[in-house]
Amino acid sequence: MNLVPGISSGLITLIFIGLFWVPPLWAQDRAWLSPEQWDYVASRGVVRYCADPDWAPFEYMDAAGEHQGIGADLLRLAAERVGLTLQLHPTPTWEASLAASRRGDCEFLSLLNRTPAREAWLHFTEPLLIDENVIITREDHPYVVSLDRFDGERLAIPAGTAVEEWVRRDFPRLQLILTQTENEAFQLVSDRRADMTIRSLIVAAHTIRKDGWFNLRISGMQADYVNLLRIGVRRDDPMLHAVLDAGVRSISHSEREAIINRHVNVVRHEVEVIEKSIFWPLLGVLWVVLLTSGFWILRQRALNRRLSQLNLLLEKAATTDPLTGLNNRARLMLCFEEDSLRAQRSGCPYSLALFDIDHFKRINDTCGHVVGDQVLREVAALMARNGRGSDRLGRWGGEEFMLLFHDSDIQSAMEAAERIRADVAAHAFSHGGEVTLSAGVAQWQPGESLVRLMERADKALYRAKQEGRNRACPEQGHESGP
Ligand SMILES: Nc1nc2c(ncn2[C@@H]2O[C@H](COP(=O)(O)OP(=O)(O)OP(=O)(O)O)[C@@H](O)[C@H]2O)c(=O)[nH]1
Repeated sequence: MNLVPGISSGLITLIFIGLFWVPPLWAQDRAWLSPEQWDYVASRGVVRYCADPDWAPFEYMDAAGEHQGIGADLLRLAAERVGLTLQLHPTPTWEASLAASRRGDCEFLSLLNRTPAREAWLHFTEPLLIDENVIITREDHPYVVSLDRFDGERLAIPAGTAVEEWVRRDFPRLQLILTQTENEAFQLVSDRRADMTIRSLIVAAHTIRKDGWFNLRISGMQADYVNLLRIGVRRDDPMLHAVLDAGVRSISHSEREAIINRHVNVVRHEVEVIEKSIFWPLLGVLWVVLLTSGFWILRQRALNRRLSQLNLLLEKAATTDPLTGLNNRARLMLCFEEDSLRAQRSGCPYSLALFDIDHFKRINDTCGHVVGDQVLREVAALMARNGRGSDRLGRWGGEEFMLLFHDSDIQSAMEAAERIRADVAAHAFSHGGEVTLSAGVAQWQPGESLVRLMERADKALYRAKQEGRNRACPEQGHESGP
């Protein structure tokens, strides 16, 4: 065999791979923005923005006046992806930041919830950060599956927050104790003057560790109470909004998690350093003091064990539905963000199915909530055994489940939904009764948000209910499907 032709054909192969492999990688980076948007970025000078100077660990100003925190790091990453140069317009308070944004002193606000009042002058990006609100109790309190079950329990909560509004609306039977600060709410629960509080998962993790509330724990979460924190861009610059939105969409789920973990874990190391500095001087004194230091070591170990448990619990609580063990709503939202970005790049179809248990209220009313919970767990297990490994399954809330299908158009998503429906209908449930599901299926359109996609799936689900339940219906325009 001739060696030279072998080498030259190898070289040709390498050049071929180089030509066809490198450009797509380069093109991928550029793909965040359209050519028109890149031109805008190139001609755009420094962009001024305002932030909350005192909202750790989300965002805050450090001693040097630098913008720090989870939101600050996510914003820097988004801006870097789309080539924007940012400059903080410093303000003393959050109210001052809002006022500066209204006046036009800064072009956007870095991290805030969307509200109708703010929409008057701001245009919001997709969420930069999604954070659940969790229920915090003392360690000896049982896990909380739903606040529905409580009558007269004392809930401590900072006054004027969105959560206060939601709880007043949804759980009027709870007894509210309003506090001035986050810490006061934790103190009341710790001292048994309140039974529970509801706070943001990330702020709770930060505060519990920083201030050492080691007799408190996260006992559950309220599925609908989610903070969707976004960038708010002044409405007079729509191109800046589009560019920042592309930057936000470019951040993957794992990049977000890494940034969150970096900030929540910093506090843990500080605790260890402080405890060690107390421990070593104690070694040099009398035996009584040695005993004391022994006690300190044991206490230190117990605290660290508790911190590790808390870490694990937080990680699980952030992504899992406590009743069924499936992905929770926040996790499904992040999965959608990541999957739709991938589908946008690959051009592969992507679909969603919403499932709802038929007449579930009757099961609760006739057999009780414990049986109702068991039915939810059995349905979840049946759905999990039918899904493909690449699909994302979760509990959206109540008796509603969601499945996100990779590389699937509406026909194949309908087939999968129908398979699950038939499996559930044929299953012998442990309570002895019949359980059926209705489903609505819709195919994602490039650029579409989860809210829009769900609207179409929800309409199809409504049709499935109207047409007699125990069936899967495709979105409008695909009725003649499989
Ligand atoms: N056991 C239990 N019940 C729940 C849970 N979450 C929501 N529910 C109940 O689910 C029921 C939902 O009832 P509806 O929305 O009226 O719907 P449905 O009875 O399924 O009727 P259709 O959807 O029209 O077929 C309510 O009674 C809720 O209290 C839960 O975690 N456990």
